[in-house]
Amino acid sequence: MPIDDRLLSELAAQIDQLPEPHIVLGRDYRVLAANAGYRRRCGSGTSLIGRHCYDVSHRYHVPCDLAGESCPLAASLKSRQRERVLHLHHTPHGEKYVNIELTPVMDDRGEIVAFLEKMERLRGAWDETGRRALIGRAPAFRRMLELVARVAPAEASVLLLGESGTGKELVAQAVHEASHRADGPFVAVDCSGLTETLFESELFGHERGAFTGAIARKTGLVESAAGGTLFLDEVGDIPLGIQVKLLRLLETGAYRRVGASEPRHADIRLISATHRPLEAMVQAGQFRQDLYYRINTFPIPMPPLRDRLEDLPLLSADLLARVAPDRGLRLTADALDLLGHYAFPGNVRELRNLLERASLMCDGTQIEPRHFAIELGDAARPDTEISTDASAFDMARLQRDFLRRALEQHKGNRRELASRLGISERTLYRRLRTLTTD
Ligand SMILES: Nc1ncnc2c1ncn2[C@@H]1O[C@H](COP(=O)(O)OP(=O)(O)OP(=O)(O)O)[C@@H](O)[C@H]1O
Repeated sequence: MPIDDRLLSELAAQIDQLPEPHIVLGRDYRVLAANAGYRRRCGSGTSLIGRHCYDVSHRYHVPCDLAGESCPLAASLKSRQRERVLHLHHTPHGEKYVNIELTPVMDDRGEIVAFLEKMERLRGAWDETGRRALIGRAPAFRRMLELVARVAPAEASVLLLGESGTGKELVAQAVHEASHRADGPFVAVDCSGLTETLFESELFGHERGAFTGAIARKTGLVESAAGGTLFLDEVGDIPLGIQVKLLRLLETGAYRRVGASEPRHADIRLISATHRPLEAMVQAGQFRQDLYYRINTFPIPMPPLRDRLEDLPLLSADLLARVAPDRGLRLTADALDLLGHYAFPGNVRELRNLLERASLMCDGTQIEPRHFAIELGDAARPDTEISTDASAFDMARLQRDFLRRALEQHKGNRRELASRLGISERTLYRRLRTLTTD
């Protein structure tokens, strides 16, 4: 059933009043009207009217659901209600993640005759061209982003669950930047490795004279995060004694500085992250059940890199440009293939370190398998055969050459060198000894 002209011109007039990009879409995926905001975002000079939405936004020749994307139009036709998805769109400014919201328009008889589509750009770390961009387009990564886009504008507590190096802090920042608190502070706290007393005074602050050595009043991180977002990384490591104080803060907004009698108030949104099995810790009595429920309102699983290896080309290009900004480094097809056979237990952080080391090994602009041989030689997945010629190299010799070169280039002390190479000081000394016996 096509839409009648009167209703269409009413809808067109309605979207013209709106600042955000909007279109009216027919049931056949054709654009029937576009407002100025939409034309600015997607126009690129040519007319949009009569074109298919999937062609305008994605350059596809078939609807999104036939091209591996979720299609809100198909979903809305079926559910007869508003549907929202996260899409990666082509725009005159490059590819951008956008929130698409589709509302069905019914005629007098309740037939869906058209859809109003609203396009919303995601702010901050979502911007693919931004410096701290979240890079990725693999299905597992997009499922995660979709959850992030849904929860960001709400006030719900978010729990990011994933291995080390999967980008939990980056995602926490993205939630903050896409939230109503974006203009407020984002305060990240590493909850591991602090004693209960120290942690309490870091988190809640202390009064002068609260304990030996407290020579001045100290503002806590909770106070610094007021009006914004508090990110608790490794939340599973919070001492039990502090857990109850944190719960009180989350439930009533009240907390006490160490040594103070008066309670203070802070309005914060909480994002927590952990790589530990919190549920099992609750069973074992190591984590309070009430706090677990409170922080786990909206859990988001973070995909490990090995589940989104199709993102390696994009991620590597971005990371290489960051670790060696002026060198124009590229991975050869063989080098990418080699990385594609690796399990990345340290996820994106490990990929970054690997690329940084390879960039030191490479004198030209093309990173080849041999530039990775040292790390991947003995750590590649045991169940896969590496089909590149990396295994044909003399690993021991390469390792020694690598170390010599790193020593020549490094100006700091041995501890810094070990940390730069991602190995322990003991391993560094052991390897240095092999240099002298060479
Ligand atoms: N999707 C991504 N796009 C670009 N860079 C990423 C992405 N994910 C992670 N990184 C980079 O990988 C590194 C590790 O990320 P981050 O510190 O956010 O991980 P994490 O999960 O918080 O780690 P940990 O649990 O060890 O604290 C950072 O340098 C970050 O910029």
